[in-house]
Amino acid sequence: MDNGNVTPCDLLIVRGEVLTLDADDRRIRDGAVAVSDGLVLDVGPARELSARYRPERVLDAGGSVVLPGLVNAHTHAAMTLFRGLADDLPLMDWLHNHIFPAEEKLTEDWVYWGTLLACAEMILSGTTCFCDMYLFEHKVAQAADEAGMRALVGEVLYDFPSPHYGPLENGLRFTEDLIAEWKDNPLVRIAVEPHAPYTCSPELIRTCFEIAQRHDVPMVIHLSENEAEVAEVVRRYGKRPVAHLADLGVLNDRVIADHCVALDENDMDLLARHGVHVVHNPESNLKLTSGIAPVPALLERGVNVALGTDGCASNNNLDLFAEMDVCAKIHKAAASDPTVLDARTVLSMATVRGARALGFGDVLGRIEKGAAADLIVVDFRKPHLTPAYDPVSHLVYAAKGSDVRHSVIAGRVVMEDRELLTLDVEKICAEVRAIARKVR
Ligand SMILES: CSC[C@H]1O[C@@H](n2cnc3c(O)ncnc32)[C@H](O)[C@@H]1O
Ligand SMILES: [Zn+2]
Repeated sequence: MDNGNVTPCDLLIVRGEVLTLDADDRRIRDGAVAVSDGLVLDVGPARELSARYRPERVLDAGGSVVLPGLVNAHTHAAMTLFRGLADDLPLMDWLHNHIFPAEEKLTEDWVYWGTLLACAEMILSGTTCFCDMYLFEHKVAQAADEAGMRALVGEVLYDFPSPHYGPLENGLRFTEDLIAEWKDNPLVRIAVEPHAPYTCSPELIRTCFEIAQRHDVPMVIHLSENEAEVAEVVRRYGKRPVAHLADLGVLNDRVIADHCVALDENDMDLLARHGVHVVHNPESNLKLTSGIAPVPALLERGVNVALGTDGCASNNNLDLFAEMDVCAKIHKAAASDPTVLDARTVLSMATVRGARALGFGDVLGRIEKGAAADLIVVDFRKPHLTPAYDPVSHLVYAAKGSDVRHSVIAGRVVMEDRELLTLDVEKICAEVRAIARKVR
């Protein structure tokens, strides 16, 4: 407190309707959030906080809703480069005959520009934190850091030589070097990321898990994405993919399993028993006709299910608002039950559950004193958001990414009135267009 009982702060977001999404789940009309040193200092009625704090900067949120930033818990950011390159194909055809050949040309420069483009698209649509798996991940880490985004990133590891690091031993060494290099970064963290049980030997998956345990970092893996994967893993190992990993001893609460579409009852029990986090990617699963993940059954068992877009080549965007809408609706249709996956549950998948999966659960996903100041402001002064009885309903069923007005990550304003403050979007688009000419 200074002399006049007024406390200085870095930022005050005022006049918005604040959804705290914390244990109290408060909805503060004409609310405010005070931010200092990257953290939420206070949240409450705007009149009280305006009297209590002297901010260096004010963000107006009039007519808007303030909520925790969205978490894209599974993507391949640089695949923005391949958006629309190969559509309307099943997973294995898409991957082996179109995406893998295009990726043979990948360079670190391409990954850098493709990831910057993804960061621009994510910030513009309300995502403040993402989990990435791809190649040349040092450039993904660099791009996320430059964009001012929070991220968990990791180099993809598989049995065959990679277009980035060549033989696998180099990839394992590269991952450990990345972990050391980014250890003290406040925004970017590193994970160990074996691609999938059908591209990684049991020895490789065990080695990845051992590295993740030793460095106390997450392990990310594609798991049971479709029935073809299950059949292949059963053919090779005599077990379904989840049971295969359980028998390898590599399932626990540091594991983030992407997709988990083709699951039986035993698979779901195993995921729940071992505390594995599941990331659901409904749009990608629909587009590649992988199927519909049994999300309601996983949630019933207490599994933490987060939401992701997957890469842009199988979605084809990074807009989590669109993903929430599809997520809420497909499960109602699949269950013939409109009460399944209500809007609040789906919003939690895109916020606090995503944060928990990525290991940021202690600081992200809610607006309360001491939480990280990762916040978005969504403009409700739009015809398609009028009237607004319930903001959570609109966020899931009516809002679009383009309704996001401001974005703050770790207390830094990265977008104000839809202007990106950390990225030169014209230059990024020009660079990506030039790369696309070579992809073709
Ligand atoms: C993800 S980096 C490694 C490798 O995986 C490919 N990939 C992209 N999307 C998927 C998916 O949905 N399932 C499996 N593999 C995928 C990507 O193109 C990279 O080559
Ligand atoms: Zn994926």
